[in-house]
Amino acid sequence: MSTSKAIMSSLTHMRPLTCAASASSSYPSRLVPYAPDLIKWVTKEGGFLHPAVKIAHSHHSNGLGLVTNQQIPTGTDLIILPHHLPLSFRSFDSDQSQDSVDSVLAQLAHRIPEELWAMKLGLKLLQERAKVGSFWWPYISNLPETYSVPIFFPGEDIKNLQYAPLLHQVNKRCRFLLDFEQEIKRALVNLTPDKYPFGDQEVHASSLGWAMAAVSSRAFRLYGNKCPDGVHIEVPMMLPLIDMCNHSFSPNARIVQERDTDNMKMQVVAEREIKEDDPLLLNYGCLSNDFFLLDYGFVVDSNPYDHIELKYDIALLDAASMAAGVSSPNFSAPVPWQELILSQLNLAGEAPDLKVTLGGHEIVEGRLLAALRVLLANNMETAQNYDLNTLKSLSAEPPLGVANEKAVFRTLVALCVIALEHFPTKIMDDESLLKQGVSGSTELAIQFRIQKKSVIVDVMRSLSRKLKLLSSKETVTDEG
Ligand SMILES: C[S@@+](CC[C@H](N)C(=O)[O-])C[C@H]1O[C@@H](n2cnc3c(N)ncnc32)[C@H](O)[C@@H]1O
Repeated sequence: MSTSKAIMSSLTHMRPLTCAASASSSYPSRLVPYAPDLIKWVTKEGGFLHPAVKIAHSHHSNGLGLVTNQQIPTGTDLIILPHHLPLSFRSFDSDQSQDSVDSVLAQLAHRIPEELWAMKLGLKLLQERAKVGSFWWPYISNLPETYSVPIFFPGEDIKNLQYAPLLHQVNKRCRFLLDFEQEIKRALVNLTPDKYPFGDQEVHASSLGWAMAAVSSRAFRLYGNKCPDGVHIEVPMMLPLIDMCNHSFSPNARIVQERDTDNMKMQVVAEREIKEDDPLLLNYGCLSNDFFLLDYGFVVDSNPYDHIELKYDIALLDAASMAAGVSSPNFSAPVPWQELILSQLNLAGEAPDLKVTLGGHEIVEGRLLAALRVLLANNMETAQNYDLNTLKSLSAEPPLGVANEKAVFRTLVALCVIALEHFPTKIMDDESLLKQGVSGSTELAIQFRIQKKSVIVDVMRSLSRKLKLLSSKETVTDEG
């Protein structure tokens, strides 16, 4: 059984930390039907929501969002949260926690790798979810019951992603959740009930996955209270109501933190004028689609920060240069001065980093560009006279001459063709599958791979334009 299948089956088999959930009409798929009124709770606790802003179904996402029913000027306060409303893991971060239940959670949290930080806060969320009379219940009960992140995809849809680096991450997370379930069981087996951190409930990979997804898709990394040395450390926090804002790369609102007091409050202010019926949108970060899908369960079309990952691999470069008709490069046998530059680029040597990227703002990762320029150069003098930054920059004039630059771009275009051919389907096939109608997870997987292929197509277009420009420059020079 695949790891994701195991999580799915334990999800359908048993939802120990769930109140039997069925969708209410106004808050579909939230943790409980007819959950307490979130806005009333926040305002009762001393928070503020601009009177024109309401929670509503969002056209931006499948779920809910915040929408204003009147025009709001730039700089207006939209939401204010007093310091005690955010849910964070701060109290367990130090080993000084006196409470034995908290110290059990802190010990469990220490076993979570840093990159899965969402699971740490997830433990606290699960604890509060299981606690009868939790202060945060009005917030937690309004959280979505399910998440569209790929750890919950059926195995077939994980394969449907067609992109090895993401498959690797999803499998890693699934494996972690299954292992962590066992680790928690072992850690709790000899505890007396009063020390058990999740009430009388068992924790399974599915509930751990729910908590990790709830946190990764809703928490913001913000400054925590001041440490004794006066420095604020970054702390992931769940911000009730603020986390109802959906994402945009051109947001109309932003989070502001009052940093200089101990009772720090969180605020959302209008970044620009917001029109009637507009959703309130925050920027979740300049992330690739890998992170949007893994952490938030959605994919951004034409995401300017998306890229594809390739391995810097001699055989691949040989195949690309051959396909491009670029003659006799030194890929497999770089001469010493080329080897030296490759080591400086950390593409050769003792512990090289062979992951390189195409797409995003750089178009071609500087290290790959510099390596190709150097490996395709036949003039050691010129190549050695340039600093690494110039060799890595696509905006610079061709540092090693027009002929070298054209050979580099042709090789890169061929590399893109090879990368595209690695996908089992073409964009056209994917689009017609989407038109036929597929399940939600299949749709997300297909959207994701369409975007990855589009990144490659965009890189090819951009390099082809540059090639044309170089050829026209060459003609002008020849004629001159
Ligand atoms: C912080 S919550 C925002 C509130 C959420 N829509 C809800 O119903 O509770 C983040 C989640 O909203 C959805 N979301 C936010 N921005 C989105 C966007 N631009 N496109 C699609 N889904 C989005 C995703 O499901 C994401 O995991």
